[in-house]
Amino acid sequence: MVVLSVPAEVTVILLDIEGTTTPIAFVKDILFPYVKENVKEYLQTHWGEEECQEDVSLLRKQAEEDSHLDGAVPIPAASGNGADDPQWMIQAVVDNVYWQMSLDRKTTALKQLQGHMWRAAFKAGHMKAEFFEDVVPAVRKWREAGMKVYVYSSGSVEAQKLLFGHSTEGDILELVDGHFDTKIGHKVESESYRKIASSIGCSTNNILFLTDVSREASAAEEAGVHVAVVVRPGNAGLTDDEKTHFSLITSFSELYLPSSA
Ligand SMILES: CSCCC(=O)C(=O)COP(=O)(O)O
Ligand SMILES: [Mg+2]
Repeated sequence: MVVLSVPAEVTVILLDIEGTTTPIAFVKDILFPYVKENVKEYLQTHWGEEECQEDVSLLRKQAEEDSHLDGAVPIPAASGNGADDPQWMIQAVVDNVYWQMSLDRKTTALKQLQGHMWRAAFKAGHMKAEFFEDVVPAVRKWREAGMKVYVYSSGSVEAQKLLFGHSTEGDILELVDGHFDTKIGHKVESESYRKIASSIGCSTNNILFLTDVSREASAAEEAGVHVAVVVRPGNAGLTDDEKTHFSLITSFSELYLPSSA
């Protein structure tokens, strides 16, 4: 078995979700289709609720920022006099969500709505999050060795907690010391990793970030974070340069913590 030694200065392990702890297929074949199939009905049912209107406002703001992009779908502003046809407005939001999802965009607005939609499905027991079998045993071992374990995903913090709280391994939320999402910044921007370190109260070189996406790994590395790229079944391939440049692991069990020897 390949073994990757974790540098002694590392005290925090920061985990990506999709393609790292969890199969991409779970996200692409279960989570995302659930949103596409149910978004219209969800908006029709919850339209009058404050949370839903906040989600729509955020999506509208994002749509304004996206207006210069090819194929962008606008969400008209509400007139405020109650004369708007909700069905017309709902269809604009649905079309915008479909457009964003067709590009796998990671905007906070889209992720917030998705998280709110998944909540009902997880809480009703209709969905359970999948984790690779090496994840839970390894995380337990790291924590026993004194490591802190955080999650950084484009999925909203609320959605992350749903996944860890309703998984095929049971409720494993207690294994995570904290969560970060795109509210702290995008995963391909190195400043996000500096902010995460400062929020945790450590230096960037105290963190080891595990991700499947080389652009995220590069951004973290630029901030001084240690990285390993996780190669899982179904993940996008890496270029030869990426394979040479990054430390690669195919299972969390390949990480060796000197402190746990
Ligand atoms: C709570 S994760 C849901 C999956 C998701 O929406 C997503 O965008 C995954 O992104 P990641 O940063 O975990 O690769
Ligand atoms: Mg990922």
